[in-house]
Amino acid sequence: MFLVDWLRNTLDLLYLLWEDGIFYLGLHNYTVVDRFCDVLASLGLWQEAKILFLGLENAGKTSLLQELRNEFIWKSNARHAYTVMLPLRNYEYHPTQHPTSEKLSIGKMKFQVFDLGGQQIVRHFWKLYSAKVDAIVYLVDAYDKNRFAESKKELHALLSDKSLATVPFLILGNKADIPYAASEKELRSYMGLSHDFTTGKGKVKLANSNVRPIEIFMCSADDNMGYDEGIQVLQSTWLVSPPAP
Ligand SMILES: Nc1nc2c(ncn2[C@@H]2O[C@H](COP(=O)(O)OP(=O)(O)OP(=O)(O)O)[C@@H](O)[C@H]2O)c(=O)[nH]1
Ligand SMILES: [Mg+2]
Repeated sequence: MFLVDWLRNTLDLLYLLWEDGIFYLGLHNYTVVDRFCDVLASLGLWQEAKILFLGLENAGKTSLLQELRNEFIWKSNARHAYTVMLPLRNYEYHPTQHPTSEKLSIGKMKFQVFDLGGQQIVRHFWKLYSAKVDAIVYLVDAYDKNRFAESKKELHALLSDKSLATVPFLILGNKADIPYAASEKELRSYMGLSHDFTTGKGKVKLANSNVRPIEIFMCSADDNMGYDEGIQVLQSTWLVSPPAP
């Protein structure tokens, strides 16, 4: 019986996925999704949160969402830990031309995510979709230093938008896997996000305060890493209990 369970569980861990002309051989775990949810939970977002994924083109929004989606699809059956995604062919960059949205749910948490595309020509969608938004995940390509100024300009325009004044921001320095990508310290400096500007990675209690959470983490959608630092702290200090059903 033990052997049967062990075999079933092990087979559950492996999957082969064909998407956008790419074969993925996957070994699942809960890390990225769980951490993502932890971050969102730490921002006080529990039910049907509307989340925009924004940032310049090529920052990795669609890649990160794909990573999350794959795990969500799978997770309905899964009981295990550790994810390794092995794309059998490199993912080619296809700019997002039209806004896409989908509902993802996990445990008690449901959210609707919007991938709006980052090319100049589609950035007007950002404003159109920002009504009643619960959080913004803003991605920056940490390797593309030539574009930090432009990314900073767009980010600060969003941060100073009065209609988004209370909306939490999760800023992700993506592509941290590439050698010579900016470190968190460099990114903070380039993006004008001093420690005073962000909200302390859990060291400052924000629950029931009127302070809008703004946090920055380094991550890699490709390597399935990031979010680690500070998450535990965030959870223990920021966590807002989900409303009673
Ligand atoms: N090395 C590395 N490459 C990445 C990472 N995330 C995304 N990429 C690559 O960056 C390119 C752009 O990724 P996308 O996810 O399409 O970028 P996007 O932000 O959706 O771009 P737009 O749709 O134009 O706004 C692709 O070639 C990805 O494979 C990462 O974490 N590390
Ligand atoms: Mg895209």
